[in-house]
Amino acid sequence: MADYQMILTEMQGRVALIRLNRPQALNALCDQLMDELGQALRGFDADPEVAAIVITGSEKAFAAGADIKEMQSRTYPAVYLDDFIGKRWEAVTYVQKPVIAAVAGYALGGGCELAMMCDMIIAAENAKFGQPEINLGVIPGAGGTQRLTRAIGKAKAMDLVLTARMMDAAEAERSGLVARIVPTAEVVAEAMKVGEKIATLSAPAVAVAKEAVNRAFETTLAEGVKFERRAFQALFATEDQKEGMAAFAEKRKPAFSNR
Ligand SMILES: CC(C)(O)CC(=O)SCCNC(=O)CCNC(=O)[C@H](O)C(C)(C)COP(=O)(O)OP(=O)(O)OC[C@H]1O[C@@H](n2cnc3c(N)ncnc32)[C@H](O)[C@@H]1OP(=O)(O)O
Repeated sequence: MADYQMILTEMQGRVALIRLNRPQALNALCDQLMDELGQALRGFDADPEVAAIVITGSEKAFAAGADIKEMQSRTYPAVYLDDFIGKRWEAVTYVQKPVIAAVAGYALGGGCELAMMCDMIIAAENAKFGQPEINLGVIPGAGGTQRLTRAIGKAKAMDLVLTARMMDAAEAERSGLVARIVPTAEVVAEAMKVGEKIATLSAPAVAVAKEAVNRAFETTLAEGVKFERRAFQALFATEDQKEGMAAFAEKRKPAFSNR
């Protein structure tokens, strides 16, 4: 176990910033880093002062994938019994608050998969996305074949997964993988700005909105629309719905209480 923190965290207003901090290995996602990330995510999710979370890496690499050197000698029984990739990696998918990936440089293999587990990807102009696991004699193991295909469609997902080709930021935006592209030096600031905007809104409405959009990936259209309608109706039980609509009618800014 390395004797330094592999993630750094800070708060800016009500937005938590998590920076992957293993630059010498291009933020390769080893067990220690993923454990620290999971712990930070659970802490921020439970903290009522936090409205949104941003995950970023360095200018050169968001993350160059799972740590190949750490996993290369693992055996089938070990990875099976440890459910390797499963529990340790999925922490971000259990977070109720919005999680934004601010991606500069390489987001490869598990790095791309981690970004795709987030709710939104903001890409720097120098970002490069790919699932090059085929070069290593394996396939993506943290949702890459599934989330990438849902995000960019079968044709491009097959192209990336079968050939290990990388996609630049412009292609990733055209393909629907990323929400916005910004100059590389501004990617974290832009993601923090998105988080700050979210922090001004009603926390229950934000959480329900995130859940409803994510439901689109898990269910049929009919079930998803029914879920959305019930969730929409349920928000009429919040004080924030009364405040938001009163503020509109009275031509003033809403003051949400998150209740
Ligand atoms: C999660 C799963 C299940 O889906 C599995 C995976 O994620 S498997 C990993 C998929 N990712 C890759 O295959 C990418 C591997 N990295 C590269 O191809 C290159 O490093 C690069 C193209 C991203 C950058 O190349 P370059 O600029 O030439 O830098 P390097 O000298 O190659 O790297 C610097 C330093 O970082 C170490 N490194 C990079 N990636 C990893 C990694 N995934 N695991 C472990 N270590 C990594 C690299 O070995 C270098 O360290 P030193 O050898 O110099 O100590």
